[in-house]
Amino acid sequence: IVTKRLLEQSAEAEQSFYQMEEQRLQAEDHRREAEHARELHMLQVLGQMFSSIATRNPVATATANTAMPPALNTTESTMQPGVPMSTSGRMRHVLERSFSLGTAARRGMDDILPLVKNIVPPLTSKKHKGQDGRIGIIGGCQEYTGAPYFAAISALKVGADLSHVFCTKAAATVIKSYSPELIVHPVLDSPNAVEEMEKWLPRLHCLVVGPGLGRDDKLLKNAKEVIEKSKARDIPIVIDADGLWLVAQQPSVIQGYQKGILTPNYMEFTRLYEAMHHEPLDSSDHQRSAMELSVAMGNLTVVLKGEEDLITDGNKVILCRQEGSGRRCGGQGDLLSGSLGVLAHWAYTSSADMTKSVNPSVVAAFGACSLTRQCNRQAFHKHGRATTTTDMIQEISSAFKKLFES
Ligand SMILES: NC(=O)C1=CN([C@@H]2O[C@H](COP(=O)(O)OP(=O)(O)OC[C@H]3O[C@@H](n4cnc5c(N)ncnc54)[C@H](O)[C@@H]3O)[C@@H](O)[C@H]2O)[C@@H](O)CC1
Ligand SMILES: Nc1ncnc2c1ncn2[C@@H]1O[C@H](COP(=O)(O)OP(=O)(O)OP(=O)(O)O)[C@@H](O)[C@H]1O
Repeated sequence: IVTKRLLEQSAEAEQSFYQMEEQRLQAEDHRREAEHARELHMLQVLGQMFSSIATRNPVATATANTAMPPALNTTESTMQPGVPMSTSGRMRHVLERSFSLGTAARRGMDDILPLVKNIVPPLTSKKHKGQDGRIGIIGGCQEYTGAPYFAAISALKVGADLSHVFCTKAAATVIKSYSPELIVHPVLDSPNAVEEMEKWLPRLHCLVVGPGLGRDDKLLKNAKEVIEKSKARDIPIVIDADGLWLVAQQPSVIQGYQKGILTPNYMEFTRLYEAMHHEPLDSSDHQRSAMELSVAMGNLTVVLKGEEDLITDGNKVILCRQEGSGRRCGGQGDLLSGSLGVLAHWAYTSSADMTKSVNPSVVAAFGACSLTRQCNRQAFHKHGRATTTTDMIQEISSAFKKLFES
């Protein structure tokens, strides 16, 4: 009886710890939003000062116009979420982003990139560990230990404060040995896996499901249940790799969840499309197919990776054509999904002013695609054909600065 009472007391103490922790996190989020708003105000004041100086100087005016982009066209579709449709007869918005060094690059600065810059949180001495993001990766099994590592370390290097990996017991020691910076939980195949993972959810800002998850039914079932619990907490959920295999089998796991982001490569996309539409994919029009998939999934954001990355929430399509290289090695998609986890958290905790009311998932996805491709480009410049994902991860710092902090 004494042991039982002790156990009950410890469960109550744990419960109240999580409640307090959650309240504290919410307060932090509010503080950060207010900080962002103050910064925006200062920037606006500076902008006004700059343009009043510029009006008196025509040369400066021209510069100011290229530096201060016009608002994006965010025309909304009249389609209802969750209703499959044909895109014919519907106005499609295609915003193109080109980073080649010609005049097109300047034009590209007018669209999503400034919004990505806006969501990057300032580094100040007022913050404590955890405020810039605690990201959870669900994946890592006997066969695949690299993928969850790549995703988790990328999240840290992009700027998350803490990166957790929830993997199988066999994968855990291996992943820990790659990096002391990751927090690794060997729980994904444990008998009480869902409870083990659920207790961490109040501390996580975003979940990335799939890198190195494998296709074992038990692991997929556990991942599915954690996705359900995370939806109830309203956190962004990025689904990649084998997580997309799960979605193709059971779309309802994420269908209609507005903070869900799918990041398929072409094969994964084909599987998802055919599962949703019960007909072969028409490979002649990727933009249309991606929009159709997004709408069928309830206007989730879909990132179709390839020669150009295609990002859509079913309302419009944005292309990321950041120059990469011809080198394709395993793990590049994991860099993307880990980075996207952090950026999605930042985008969803930024005010609507910061994202100019553009879908935060789309802003985050554009940031992650641009960053991955820029890392690929820089790594290829140094290592050529020998470029690996590890080389790309080493470029995250300078690629991030170049794209989002200059
Ligand atoms: N080091 C690691 O641990 C790595 C593990 N990975 C994991 O491996 C698991 C399986 O991932 P896969 O990507 O192999 O998935 P699949 O087993 O579905 O294989 C997809 C296949 O499609 C091919 N493909 C990709 N893009 C294509 C295109 N545009 N046209 C034609 N074929 C195309 C690929 O070569 C691959 O053979 C996932 O859990 C993933 O996370 C990968 O992330 C790679 C790195
Ligand atoms: N042909 C291409 N040209 C330039 N960049 C590309 C090309 N194909 C893919 N990429 C870029 O590589 C990154 C990863 O895409 P990829 O298709 O390799 O994902 P993946 O197959 O899911 O990766 P992983 O090996 O991690 O599972 C994306 O940022 C994408 O933009």
